[in-house]
Amino acid sequence: MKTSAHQAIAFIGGGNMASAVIGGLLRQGLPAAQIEVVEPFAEARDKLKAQFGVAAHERAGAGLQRAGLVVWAVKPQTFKDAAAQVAGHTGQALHLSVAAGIRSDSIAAWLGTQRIVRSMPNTPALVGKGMTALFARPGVSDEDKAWVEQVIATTGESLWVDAETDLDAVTALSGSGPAYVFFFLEAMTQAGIEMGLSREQAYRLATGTFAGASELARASQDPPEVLRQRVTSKGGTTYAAITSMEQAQVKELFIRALHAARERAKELGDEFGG
Ligand SMILES: NC(=O)C1=CN([C@@H]2O[C@H](COP(=O)(O)OP(=O)(O)OC[C@H]3O[C@@H](n4cnc5c(N)ncnc54)[C@H](OP(=O)(O)O)[C@@H]3O)[C@@H](O)[C@H]2O)C=CC1
Ligand SMILES: O=C(O)[C@@H]1CCC=N1
Repeated sequence: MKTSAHQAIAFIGGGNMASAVIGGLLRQGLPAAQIEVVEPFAEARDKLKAQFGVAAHERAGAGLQRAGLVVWAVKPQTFKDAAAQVAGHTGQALHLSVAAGIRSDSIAAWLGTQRIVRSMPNTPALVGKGMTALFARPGVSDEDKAWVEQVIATTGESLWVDAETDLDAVTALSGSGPAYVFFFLEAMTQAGIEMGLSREQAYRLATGTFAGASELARASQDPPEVLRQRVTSKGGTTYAAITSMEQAQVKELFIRALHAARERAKELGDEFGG
């Protein structure tokens, strides 16, 4: 991790995603003094100071000049306004956006630089198990790309996409994805309770099953349908459950839901990227 004074890292927006990345950086040994945050919400600033010991300012100031990397972790709806406030305060920094939908053309126009990497992380970054996709605007150097990889590695895994439009699909799949998993966890836990288990028992069984099945899928050479078939004994319980889901077209509905998420990512870019 680069730690020289001119390579400090600034975060614009100090909410959920900023906290996930800041937590990862500190765990990897970046000194808190190398990080500063611009966050207008006083309660969020207090939380950042208490949790991480980083400096948090209400608005952009001269301190941002020393940041080699500026991480944009504001909502898509507020990115343009935040850019207008911050643009004049950053030096020749590399910019990393985590915002859904907002295209690098818009960011380049707002900030007057081409040195931009867009990313789509997810909240498991909070526990170092994030999955992030990255897109570099043409002209971003290999050194800058390596730096971004190093920063994101503190929160989990990453991969690069060649087409910026792919980030909308990534947003629908892995950016929003933890919410789908939590949705299934809610359903499995509720079913367990309805069938007589305690909430604690049901939740522990459900979360352990997700974690174990994901590990198994990653360790296996076989595709998920084969792994599923191995669970599905002929005439058994899994068959009864999967048949019920197939009759209700759960898979088709689920796929449709992800398409809706991707459409929304595109809309966010159109609506708030102007
Ligand atoms: N949450 C998730 O799972 C993921 C989120 N993202 C993306 O990350 C970005 C941030 O999301 P998330 O962290 O969840 O959102 P949060 O609302 O938790 O954080 C955004 C923060 O930015 C602050 N803010 C608003 N205006 C400004 C400004 N002008 N300057 C500086 N800070 C400002 C907000 O303050 P206030 O509340 O006062 O407005 C808020 O605290 C979004 O663009 C989202 O698309 C990407 C992947 C996953
Ligand atoms: O729901 C959203 O818009 C953001 C982007 C991906 C996850 N959360």
